[in-house]
Amino acid sequence: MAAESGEFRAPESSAVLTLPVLPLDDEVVLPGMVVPLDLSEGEVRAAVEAAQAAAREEPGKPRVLLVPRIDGTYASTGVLGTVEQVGRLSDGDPGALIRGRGRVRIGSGTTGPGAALWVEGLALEEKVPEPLPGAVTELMKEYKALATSWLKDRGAWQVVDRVQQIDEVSQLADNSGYSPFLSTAQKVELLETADPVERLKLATEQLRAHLAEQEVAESIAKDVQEGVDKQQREFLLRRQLDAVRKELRGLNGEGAEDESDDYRARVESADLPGKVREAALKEVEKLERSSDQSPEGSWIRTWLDTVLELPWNERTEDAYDISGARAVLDAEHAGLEDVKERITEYLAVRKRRADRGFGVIDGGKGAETGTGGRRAGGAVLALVGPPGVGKTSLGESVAHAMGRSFVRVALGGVRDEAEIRGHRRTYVGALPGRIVRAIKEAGSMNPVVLLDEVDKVGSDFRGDPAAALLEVLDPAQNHTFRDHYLEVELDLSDVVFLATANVLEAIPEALLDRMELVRLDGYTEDEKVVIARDHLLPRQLERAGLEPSEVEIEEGALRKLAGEYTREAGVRNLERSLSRLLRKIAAQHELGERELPFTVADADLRALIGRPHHVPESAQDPAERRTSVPGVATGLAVTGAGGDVLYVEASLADPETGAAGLTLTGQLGEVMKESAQIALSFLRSRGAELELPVADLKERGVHIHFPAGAVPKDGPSAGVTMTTALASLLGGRLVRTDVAMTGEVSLTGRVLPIGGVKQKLLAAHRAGITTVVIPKRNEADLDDVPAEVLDKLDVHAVTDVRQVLELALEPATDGAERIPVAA
Ligand SMILES: Nc1ncnc2c1ncn2[C@@H]1O[C@H](COP(=O)(O)OP(=O)(O)OP(=O)(O)O)[C@@H](O)[C@H]1O
Repeated sequence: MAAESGEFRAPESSAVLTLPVLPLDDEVVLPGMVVPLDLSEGEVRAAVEAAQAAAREEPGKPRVLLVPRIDGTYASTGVLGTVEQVGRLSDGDPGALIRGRGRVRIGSGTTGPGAALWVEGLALEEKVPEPLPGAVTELMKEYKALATSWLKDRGAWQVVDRVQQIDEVSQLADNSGYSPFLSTAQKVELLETADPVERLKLATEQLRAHLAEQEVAESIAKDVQEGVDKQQREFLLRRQLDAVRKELRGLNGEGAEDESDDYRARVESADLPGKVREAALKEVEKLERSSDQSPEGSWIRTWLDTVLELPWNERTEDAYDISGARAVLDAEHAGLEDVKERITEYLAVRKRRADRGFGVIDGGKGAETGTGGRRAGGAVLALVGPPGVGKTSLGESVAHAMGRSFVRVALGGVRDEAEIRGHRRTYVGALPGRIVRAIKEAGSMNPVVLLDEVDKVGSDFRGDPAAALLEVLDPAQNHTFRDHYLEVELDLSDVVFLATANVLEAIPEALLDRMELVRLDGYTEDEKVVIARDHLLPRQLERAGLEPSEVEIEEGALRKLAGEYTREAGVRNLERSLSRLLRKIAAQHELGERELPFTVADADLRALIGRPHHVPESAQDPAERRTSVPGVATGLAVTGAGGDVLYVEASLADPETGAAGLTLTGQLGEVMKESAQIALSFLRSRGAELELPVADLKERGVHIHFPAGAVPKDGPSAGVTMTTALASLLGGRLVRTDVAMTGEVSLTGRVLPIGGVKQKLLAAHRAGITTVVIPKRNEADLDDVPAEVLDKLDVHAVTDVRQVLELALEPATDGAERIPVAA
C-alpha cells in the first residue's frame, strides 16, 4: 500500500488536465491505492479505452479520472489514475489494474476520443508545512498508534509495518482509504479534504470513533456472555448450597424449612406491588448470601417482616351512606351538634367527589394525584379544643361512620423527624416511622389516621417533624411517601388524616395552612350530665363489673360531680370520678357493706368519694373570698385546658421599704407585660378624672401578680382585669365577687376585642360567676355560647374601661383602708 505519488504529482500540480471519467459506484480510490477494476463494466471499459486511445498520442501511461458516484451524483473531487496493466482478473473477466495518483478538482465537461465522458480538472497541490510542526508529528504518531491497534487485533502484522514506515502526512491520511469500516461517504469526505493535515485529523477522528464504538460493542458482548456464565454458576452454587444446608439440617436433626427459602416463598406469594416485590426479592437474595449469625441477616429479616406485614393492596370498602354516618356520630357522642354537622359535611363532600371521580377515595388507583387543589373532601380536619372534650373519640367515630379502620398516632413530644419518617436502615435499632407503623396497625391502605396533638410537635437538631408531616398531608406528594427505613414508596393518598390540638396557636404555621379547623370549646354542665349518663356511666359500670340495673346515679348527683368535684372544659375527670365512685360501690358490695341495687343521690357523694374540691367563690364564707380585699379582680382566660377564671392581685409598696416601678410576677409573656404597662399608664393619665389618688403611683412601687404562677400566661385580654385590680387598690373599693371580665385595654381606656369568648363564658359559668364583662366588639361571639349558659349569666358588652370599673367595683365602704400597704 505504499504510494508512489510523489514522482507523479509534483510536475502536474496546479495544472489543468483533460481526462476521461471513470465512475466508481459506491467505492472510493484515494491517491496511493492500487485497485483492480472490472472491464466488463461498460463505463469502466469506455474510460480505459478512451485513456488508451489518448495515450497513443502522447507519452506515458493511459490516464483516467476516478470519480466516486453516490446515488448517481459525482463527488466534486476525483483522483487521477494511471492504467498500470490490462489483463484478466482472478475470476477470468477482463480487468485493469489502476493506481491512484493525485487529487483533481473536477471542472467542466469537454470532448475526447472514445465513448467516455471527458472533463477538465485542476490537479490539486498537497501543501504540507515545512518543517512539520510538532503537533502534526504528534498527530501522525497518534494515527499510527490507533491504526496499529486496530490492525494488530486482526493479525495484519505486515500492514502494521508498512503503515509505521509512512512518513508523509498526506500519504498516511490517504492510507485510510483501505479501512473497511469507513462508509463510502466517509471516504468521499477524506477525498474532498484537500489540506493534508486536515485530512489526517479527519482520518484520525474516524479511526478513533470506530475503535470506541467497537470497544462498547465488545464490552456488551462480553457482558452478555458473562451474564450467561454467571447465571449458570449461580444456579450451580445454589444447588450446592441447598445440598450443604440439607446436610447440615440432617446433622442437627432439624427438619424445618430453610428460612430464606421461606422468605422467598412468602415474598413470591404475597400480594405486593411490583416495585416492592422487586426490592423484597433483592433483600431475600442478600439474606441467602449472608450467614445465619450475621447482624445483617437479622436486619434484613426485620425489614422483610415489616414489608410483608404492610397491607399493600388491602383496602376497606367505604360506607358512603351519609345519614347512616350521621347516625353513628349521634350514637357515639352526645351534643356537639355543630361539630357533627361539620363532619357530616366533610363526609358528604368526600362522597360527592368520589362519585364524580375527583378523588381517590375508595381504592381507585391512579385517579387524582394532586394536580392542584386538595383531594377528596378538602383539607385535613383538625379538631381543636381542651383535653377530654372528645377529640380522639370523635376521630374514632369518623372511622366507624366511614367504615374504615382507625389508628391514632400520638405526636405529643415528637421532636425527631425520624419519628415520622423512620430511621435509615444503617442506623442501629432502626425502625420505620410512625406513619408506616400506623398503616401496618390499620391493616389497610385507606384507614382514618388521627394525628393526635399536632400542637405538641417540636423541632430541634434532629430535623423538623412538622416538615415531614407536611409531606404526609400534602396530596401532591403523599402518594409517593418515602419512609427512610422502608425505602420503597408508600401510597398514602387514600388515607383520611384527621388532627387534634389543644392550642391553636401552637400548631406549626405550615401545618395549620393545610387544616380546616373544627373547634370544640368544652361542655356546659347540662351537656356533661347527659354525656355522663349516656356514655360515661355505661362504660364505667362495665369496667367496674356492675350491671346497669345494680347502680343508678341520680341527675342531681351527676350534676354535683360535674360542677363541684371537677372543674374542666371536657369530661375526663368526670369520667374518673365516676369510675372512683363505682369502684367504691363495687368494693363495698363485695365486703358486704352495701346492698345492691343502689341509687346514688347527691348527698351520698361525700361519704363515697369525699368532699368536693371546687366550691364556687360566691359560696365561700365572705371573709374567705379572694376578692375580700381591694386590689383583687376576677379575670377570664383561655389556657391549654380550656377556659378558666383567674384572679389578678395588685399591691402598692411602702415608699419607705419598696422601690418605685412596676413588678410583674406569675410567668407572664411579653404581651401580658405590655398590657400591665398600659393599664398603669392609663391610670396615671386618667386616674385623676376617676377620683383616684394617682399621686401615690409616683413614689410607690406597683406589683401585679397572677396566682397559679407555675402556668405560663400571655395575651392582652387581661387588660381590663389589671386595670380594675389597680383601680380597686387605689380607690380602696372591693371588686364584686360575682363579676368576671375579659378585654384588652388601650392607652385611652377603650376596651378592644379578644378571643375565646365561648370558652371564657363556659369557665365563668362553671366557677359560679353570674356577671360577665366582655368587649362590645365581641358581642357577635355570644351566638356560639350555649343558651343555657347565657341564660344564667348577666353579660355586659362595654366599649370603655370606665364602664367596667363602674360595674365591677363595690361602692367605697366607710372606714376601709384606702390604700393598703404591700404585704
Ligand atoms: N360528646 C361526648 N359524648 C360522649 N362521650 C364523650 C363526649 N365527649 C367526650 N367523651 C368521652 O370523654 C372521654 C375523653 O375524650 P377524648 O379522650 O376523646 O378527649 P380528647 O379531647 O381527645 O382529649 P386529649 O386532648 O387529652 O386527647 C372519652 O372517653 C370520650 O368518649
